[in-house]
Amino acid sequence: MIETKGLIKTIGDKMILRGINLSIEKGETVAILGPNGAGKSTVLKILGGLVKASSGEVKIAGLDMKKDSYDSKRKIGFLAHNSFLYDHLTPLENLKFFGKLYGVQDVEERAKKLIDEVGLSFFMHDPVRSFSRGMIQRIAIARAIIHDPEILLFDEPHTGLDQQAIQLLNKVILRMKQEGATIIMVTHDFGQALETCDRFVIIKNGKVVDDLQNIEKNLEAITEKYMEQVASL
Ligand SMILES: Nc1ncnc2c1ncn2[C@@H]1O[C@H](COP(=O)(O)OP(=O)(O)OP(=O)(O)O)[C@@H](O)[C@H]1O
Repeated sequence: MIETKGLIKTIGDKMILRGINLSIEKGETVAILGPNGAGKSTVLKILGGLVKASSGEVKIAGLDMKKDSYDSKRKIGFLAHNSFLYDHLTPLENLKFFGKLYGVQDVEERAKKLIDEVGLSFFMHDPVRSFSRGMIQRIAIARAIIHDPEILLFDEPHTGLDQQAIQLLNKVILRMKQEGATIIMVTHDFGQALETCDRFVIIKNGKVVDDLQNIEKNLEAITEKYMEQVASL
């Protein structure tokens, strides 16, 4: 479903990614972990088409990200640090706007269903600018999945959420996982990664240094190995 070969990213004379090779199958749920500045968000942004790699290949569902940028981006839902929401619009207006961009059918009905799923029905008609950070994050989650994407890219999705919202987000992620979505999540939260992901990719200094699969079956060994990794970071 997602394939990268030799991804390199340089900015100025700084080498941020040093040859990232990843192969992710349809339906996999992958957490990308690693220390600050390792290059995790940069990998995600390249997969989402927000940033261009300096060299290397990205294939999304067999499509070349460089040549078929529009079609590959439509398959993706991206939850970034920036919510991409319009401040002066309400959650309903925002979701309808993004839904229409993606050609979503019955957009109003879908938008209302998602607003309900993220627990903000009561605030559906209030402008987003009056919202707390956690509320904005909830609507940003709904925005990221308005077009029912096959691939979800989440950059630290749990940051800024209260316990209730974290549970709600995990429920959304697990629902999408059950429906067959492929999910990649950059996170610093090992516990939250365990709740939703089956595979952990560890990135350090612009390189994949470990790729831990079948988390559930090998939980003890992987937790121990992860702790060793963290200790050495
Ligand atoms: N636009 C940019 N210009 C210059 N340097 C950048 C830019 N974007 C990222 N970097 C640098 O690239 C490195 C990797 O950044 P990235 O955000 O991918 O790391 P990360 O692993 O997601 O870190 P964190 O866990 O702190 O979010 C960092 O040293 C960062 O300062």
